[in-house]
Order: sequence, then C-alpha cells, then structure tokens
Amino acid sequence: MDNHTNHLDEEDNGYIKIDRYNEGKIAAVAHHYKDILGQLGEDPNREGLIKTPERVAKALQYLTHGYDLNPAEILRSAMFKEDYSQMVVVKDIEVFSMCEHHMLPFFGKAHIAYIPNGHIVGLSKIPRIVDAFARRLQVQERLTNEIRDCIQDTLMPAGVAVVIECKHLCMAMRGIQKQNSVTTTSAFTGEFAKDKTRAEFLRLITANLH
Ligand SMILES: Nc1nc2c(ncn2[C@@H]2O[C@H](COP(=O)(O)OP(=O)(O)OP(=O)(O)O)[C@@H](O)[C@H]2O)c(=O)[nH]1
Ligand SMILES: [Zn+2]
Repeated sequence: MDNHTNHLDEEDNGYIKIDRYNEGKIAAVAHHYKDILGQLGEDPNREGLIKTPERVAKALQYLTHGYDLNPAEILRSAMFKEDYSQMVVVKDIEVFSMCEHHMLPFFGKAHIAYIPNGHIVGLSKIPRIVDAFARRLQVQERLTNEIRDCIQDTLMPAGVAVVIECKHLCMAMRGIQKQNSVTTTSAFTGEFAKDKTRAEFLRLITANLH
C-alpha cells in the first residue's frame, strides 16, 4: 500500500473513493497514450481522439484500482462473532480483470465458500475482495489463490473454496482466437480438502436453486 498512498484518497476500512482520480498520474498516462495513438497510425488531434488519451488513462486507473484497496482490511471491517458452522456459499460473482500478459480483459464468475470457525463475514465483503484482487493486472490462477489466502488468513475459517471460470479476450480476439473456451481454476483449504465437503460445494454452485 505504501507506494500507493498518494494515488487516491483512502478511507479507514480499506476502501477508496474511486471517483477521485489522481490527476498527475492521469496526465502522465494520457501523455503516453497520445504518443501511442500516433504510433498506431492515427491522428491524435482529430476531433474524436482529442480526449481519448485522458479517457484511456482514467479507464485504466479504474480497471486497476484494486492496487489501492486493502482486501484483508475490507474483510476485517465486517467480521462478526457467530455460532454458525455450516458452509456459506456466495456464487455467480461477476469478475472483470485484465490479463497481465496482454492487458486485455478476462471476465466471468467466481464461486466462493467458507465454513465459519467462530466468525462470519458481511456477505457483500466477499464480492468486494474479489474486485479488490481482480481490478489489477492478473493471471486467473493467482487471482484464485489470492482470494482464497485472504479469506483463510483473515477470517480463519475451517475451510475456504474458490472456483473461478473466465473467458480471456486475449484468446478470443487475437492469438489462438477461440471464442468459446472457458478457463476454470480452483483453490481450497481446510475442510474442502475432504472429497465430501468439496463435492457438496461443487453441487451447490452447479445447482439451480433460485
Ligand atoms: N496461465 C495463464 N495464462 C494466461 C492467462 N491470461 C493469459 N494467459 C496466457 O499467457 C500466455 C503468454 O504467452 P506468450 O507466448 O508469451 O504470449 P503470446 O505470444 O501473445 O501467446 P499467444 O496468446 O499464444 O499468441 C498465453 O498463452 C496466454 O494465453 C491466465 O490468466 N493464466
Ligand atoms: Zn492475455
């Protein structure tokens, strides 16, 4: 966090106000993008492109704003002592991230479960930490492990399960150009090492209960 403290205003509970842009950084990134437009054979001064470098800079800052979030702090801000020890599953959480190799989007869904061990967490905090890790330059495997580790190390539940399924635009609109391939990654701790517990989680995320 230290090298980002000037980036955006931080609040006490790990959140930042993402509507406030760091003007110095936006100007610097925009300057490079004006150059890039020229390198791509465009006229950066034509009407439609005048504001494009600044728009791209703001978009990129938004798409990577996870660097300015503290996911563990987000979880800690809503942990409650509770005597509930059944699996809690939050499924179909939208994921939007950017692959670190091509800086192209990958997107899909995350399904997350934990088994409480004295504490539960505010439900909205699970998708919040997904965003905090996804809104960075990522690979899907690391994203999966970071979410698992954050929940395990902060909430210290009896087990955590994370399954993420995503389409990668770097595989769809360029390169191998496969439009329909979906990549699934998973990470488990504790109780989810047991076949029976893991099977229940997989059944719950594939069941059509609603
Ligand atoms: N494991 C993993 N690989 C990813 C992810 N996102 C993109 N990639 C891959 O990163 C790899 C980078 O490989 P390189 O050979 O260096 O890059 P490239 O020449 O652009 O490769 P192609 O995409 O095959 O054209 C590619 O195989 C991508 O499909 C991810 O989240 N996880
Ligand atoms: Zn890629």
